[in-house]
Amino acid sequence: CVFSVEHPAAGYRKIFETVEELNEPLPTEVTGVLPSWLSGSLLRMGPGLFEVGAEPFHHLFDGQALIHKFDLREGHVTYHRRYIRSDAYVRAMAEKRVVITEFGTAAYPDPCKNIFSRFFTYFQGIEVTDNCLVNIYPIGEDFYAVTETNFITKVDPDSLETLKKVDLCDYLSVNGVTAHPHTDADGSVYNIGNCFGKNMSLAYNIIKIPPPQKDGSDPLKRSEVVVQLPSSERFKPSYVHSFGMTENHFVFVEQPVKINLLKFLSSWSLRGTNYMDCFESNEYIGTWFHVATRDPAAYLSSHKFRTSAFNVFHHINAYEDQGFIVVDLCTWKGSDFVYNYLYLANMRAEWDKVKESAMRAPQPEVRRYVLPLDIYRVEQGKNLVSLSYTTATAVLRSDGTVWLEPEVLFSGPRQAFEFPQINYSRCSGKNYRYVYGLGLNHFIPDRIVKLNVRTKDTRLWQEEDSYPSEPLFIPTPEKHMLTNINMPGAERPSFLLVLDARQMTELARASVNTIIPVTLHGTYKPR
Ligand SMILES: CCC[C@@H](CCO)COc1cccc([C@H](O)CCN)c1
Ligand SMILES: [Fe+2]
Repeated sequence: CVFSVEHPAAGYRKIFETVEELNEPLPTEVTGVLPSWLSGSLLRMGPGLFEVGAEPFHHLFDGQALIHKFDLREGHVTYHRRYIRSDAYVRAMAEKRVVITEFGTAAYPDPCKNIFSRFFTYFQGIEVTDNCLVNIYPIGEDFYAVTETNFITKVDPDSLETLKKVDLCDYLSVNGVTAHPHTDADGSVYNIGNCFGKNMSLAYNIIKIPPPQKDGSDPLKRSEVVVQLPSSERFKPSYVHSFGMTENHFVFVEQPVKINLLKFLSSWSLRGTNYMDCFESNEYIGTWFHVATRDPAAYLSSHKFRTSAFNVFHHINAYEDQGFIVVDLCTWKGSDFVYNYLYLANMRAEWDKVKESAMRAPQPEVRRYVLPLDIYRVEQGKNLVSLSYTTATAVLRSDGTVWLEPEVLFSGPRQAFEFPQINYSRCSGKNYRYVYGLGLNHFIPDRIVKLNVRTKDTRLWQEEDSYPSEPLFIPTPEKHMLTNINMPGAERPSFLLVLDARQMTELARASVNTIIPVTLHGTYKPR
């Protein structure tokens, strides 16, 4: 199917504009047949406030966190949204300026202070942001809105009220954790985060938050670091966005986009420094794969997997088969940081500029890597992968490292298959067949794609001047549903789209008379 749809009218600009929160849920107009048994809440996070007074936010990940909820019940749908009352938001509203430095926007010292106290604010550690615009997920009975720092925010999934700011440093030695945890069948939540440690013991810590206990105690109180993975560069750990987990292993892909700790941990330079200023690309190191066993949790230091440089944000799935770990990823070729192309000015540019910018960016590709677990007693130079159904290779080299080459599952020029979602409860960590994704056309979300990872067949849902969000898969007894929010251009309101996940055909849509700004990730809470 041809992808290169054009967007000359630049309708996508509308999803990067500030909106107001709602005081109570809006009704929606449902067309088509919404199955009566589809009952629950679609919860999603994204930026909603793109400037404070005259001070604009510059990056896609700076806008103040807005939580969205589509409530589905007996064929009816309502839509609600509220700003999260994070410290970043509350203090910005109180002072009518950007108070907390965000991912790509530095806050400036309080202009009301005198020159000396302003000068010294540059020498205090920066206040880490709690702007939880990235995802929302359950930990036990509680729901948390998150970014990737050490602050996570407990929210009420019905009223969308902000309940409590939680500092993970009170429970774990991590500087932050990803917005993409894994949840086990027993309800345990696993995650990975940078640990800049005391004696600069630089590493990546994999943490486990155990399932809730009958005594109702907070699972966070019983959380622990289960295994530590070494950083390939002593003072420059990689940026980590997600990781893989199979039945018996953790998989961490260490990308060549590094955090310069001397910049990040110092009191930030005199000029207003933000998080984006602390990243740098290592052009020589390539990409390393690390594997650890889960139980007992132990790092496999002898398994040194190497391959050429790519950015990776979203793991699709990983599973074990005949002594191999199969790892499916959404990659972007090269070591140039993809987030450099996600400034709001780029996302709001007119279409020709958007295309020009994407020409220079790393190219997206869905890839399958296969990691042999048994790398002993084999001769060097021979492909160790003996799985019949993949062309991915792994070759032991004279220095003891294993060089990986992928099988490409999907590739299109500046057409990314991103924000991948699977039937998680059924397929995560297991051999699977389908993955659903958001199609980025020169970074602009303009289609939903279903990919069969075994045949590489794709099915598409696309509509003119419609800008979808990440599709979420809803496993249900009768049918497998796929729901996502579409934000078409201003001339038509936004709508929730309910697709039949088999045929990718529309079952129903619930339209609402307001624009819904871009959302990043979310979760479905069955009733
Ligand atoms: C120098 C990078 C530090 C790491 C945290 C430490 O492990 C990332 O920090 C942020 C800070 C603000 C917003 C974000 C967003 O979550 C990004 C996009 N998902 C990440
Ligand atoms: Fe993500």
